[in-house]
Amino acid sequence: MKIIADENMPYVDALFGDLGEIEYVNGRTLTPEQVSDADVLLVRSVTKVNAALLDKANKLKFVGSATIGTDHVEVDYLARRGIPFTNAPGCNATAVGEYAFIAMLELAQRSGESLQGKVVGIVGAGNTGTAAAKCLQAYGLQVLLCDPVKAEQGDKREFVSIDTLIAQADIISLHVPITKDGEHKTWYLFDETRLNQLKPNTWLLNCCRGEVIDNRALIKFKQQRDDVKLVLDVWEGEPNPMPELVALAEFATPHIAGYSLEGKARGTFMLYQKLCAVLGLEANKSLTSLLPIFQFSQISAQTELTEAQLLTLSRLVYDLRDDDRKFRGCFNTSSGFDLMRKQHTYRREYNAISLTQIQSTEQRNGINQTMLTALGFN
Ligand SMILES: NC(=O)c1ccc[n+]([C@@H]2O[C@H](COP(=O)([O-])OP(=O)(O)OC[C@H]3O[C@@H](n4cnc5c(N)ncnc54)[C@H](O)[C@@H]3O)[C@@H](O)[C@H]2O)c1
Ligand SMILES: O=C(O)[C@H](O)[C@H](O)COP(=O)(O)O
Repeated sequence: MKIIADENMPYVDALFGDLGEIEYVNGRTLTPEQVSDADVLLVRSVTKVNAALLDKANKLKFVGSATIGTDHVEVDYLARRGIPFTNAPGCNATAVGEYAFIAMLELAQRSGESLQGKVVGIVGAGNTGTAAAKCLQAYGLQVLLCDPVKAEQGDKREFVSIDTLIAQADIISLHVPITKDGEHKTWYLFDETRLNQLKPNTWLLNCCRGEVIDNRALIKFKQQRDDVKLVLDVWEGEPNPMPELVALAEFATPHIAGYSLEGKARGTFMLYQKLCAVLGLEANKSLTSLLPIFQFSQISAQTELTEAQLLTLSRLVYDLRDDDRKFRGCFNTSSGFDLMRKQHTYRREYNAISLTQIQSTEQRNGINQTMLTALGFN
């Protein structure tokens, strides 16, 4: 069996090595010829999976995308051809949630404010939005959720309209899929009009898809509104973001909000499980055995923590400042954006750290073990 896999998908050898011969490819430049004799195709978000790519792939039995988003895949085409397809919903939700939370801690420290007391609006309350809300609520913040689709589907959580969210939130974090049609389409959800409605000093984070914000309108807006702070992980025109916009963002990264080792491993593992099911095989490999040991896996804290100390702890699993610095140095070079993504193999999730021995001898109203466990630490 011939398995074609994106070279940036980790753990493919360990999980798929027994199932067939693996050929690694550059997902962004994949051609119809390269996939013409494939039995299995494993992609990431940079590969357009459509008739143009697959019409000659007559042996194809399975397509998997180790992503939550499916905007790069023509699922109707695969269904018409009877080719089983799976994506990996939820695989990187914790990573995106923690990215958003850590970015907020970083912004708070950089602007000399406390994150405590802020109201955070989450647009899109699916896997990643809910994961972000979980961290924020664990930290005691008020969270407003906007998700008209979930509301219509009968989700029992409390939702607000996008207008209410914009009017009330100090921080807005975007977690919607990119959709171009329908009542709730998200293409340019934040256009010039919406941007102009942002409250003074709003922090705006985009960890979903670049085109959810009109990037040109955002440049114009931000040039007049220095009070607004931006954290941008996704961009219109990837892998070539607009340099003016990178310069205007407080933190800028190359679409790696979901790139914890745990998130990547979960994504590949979900495809492995699904392919085994399609082939009628037992999926007998284990996910945890894939992950390397983390050098800070055991930490003792002697007192409750301050917000600054929580940020120090968070930087052990993910130092956003490093990625921001690296990104500014490389995004404008040929392949810089993609190379940084390819080499991104160092980030962990909170649950890689076991925190022990928080001994509160006095009540300090700081960050205690209960809060840290709710945030995701072991
Ligand atoms: N930056 C990254 O590394 C990264 C990682 C994971 C996901 N993503 C992107 O983030 C998107 C969201 O991921 P997810 O796992 O949370 O997906 P999800 O499908 O679980 O959740 C998306 C939510 O958005 C809601 N929604 C749709 N249209 C909306 C609208 N107009 N207003 C408000 N809510 C709306 C949906 O009802 C759904 O609940 C993905 O589609 C993907 O494009 C990016
Ligand atoms: O949709 C997703 O799951 C994310 O955008 C994903 O993390 C993108 O990463 P890629 O597939 O491009 O490696």
